[in-house]
Amino acid sequence: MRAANPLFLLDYDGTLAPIAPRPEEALPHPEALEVLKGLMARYPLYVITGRRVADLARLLPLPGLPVVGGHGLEEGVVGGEARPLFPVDLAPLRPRLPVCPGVRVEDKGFALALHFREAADEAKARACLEAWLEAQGELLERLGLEALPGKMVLELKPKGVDKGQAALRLLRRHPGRTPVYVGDDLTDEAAFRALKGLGLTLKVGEGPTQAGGRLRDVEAVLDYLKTYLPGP
Ligand SMILES: O=P(O)(O)OC[C@H]1O[C@H](O[C@H]2O[C@H](CO)[C@@H](O)[C@H](O)[C@H]2O)[C@H](O)[C@@H](O)[C@@H]1O
Repeated sequence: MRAANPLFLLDYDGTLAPIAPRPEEALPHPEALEVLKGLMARYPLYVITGRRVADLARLLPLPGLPVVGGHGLEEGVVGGEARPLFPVDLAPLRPRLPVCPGVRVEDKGFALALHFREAADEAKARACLEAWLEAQGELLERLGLEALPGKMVLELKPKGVDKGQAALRLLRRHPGRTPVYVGDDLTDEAAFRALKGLGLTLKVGEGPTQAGGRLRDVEAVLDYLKTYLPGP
């Protein structure tokens, strides 16, 4: 499956970089930088990630690479400033963060990611987080926050902002282009749903999905993207 006039919308973790135990260890596939450079020179391309734009500047040091961060909460380019798109105040929540065994908090400023990949007992960590969510329900509601599940993570972020909305916003910016959205996580499902009938959507890895097609792993993502580049 190839689009004739593509607009690339690519997730980062699990798509351009294999999943790693800790967020800071998730380095891009060795071919990712070259492939992205080649695509950027020919087509519009955005990385749509749950991470901060600033994180991507470290992981994908390609000046001018457009990035939508925080599942749609901010936008920027590598080497430039990130522009927040939705106001959020997490300050009242910070003194009440969960204390659960094996849970690590990633504070992104506009969202909090509660990671439990390193928990010795996953079920216990999940139960502890669920109980905490229940206890903080009123505060989360007052702050306009919701919990978004991802791979071994629960993210607290402003309600109603998702990658589907972000993908449609970008598509409007590039009329006549066919979106090619590639992602691996639950958080990419909003984009798969939003782009139904509008372009190509590819899920990386196993699991139920609303995407139209599937790629086995990060290696297969790079092989697929290379089909849009001139041969060696
Ligand atoms: O939208 P993405 O680019 O897929 O980002 C989603 C989240 O990715 C990061 O967490 C995930 O990847 C980590 C590294 O492989 C892994 O350790 C963790 O279990 C995953 O949930 C990142 O830390 C989050 O901020 C992103 O929202």
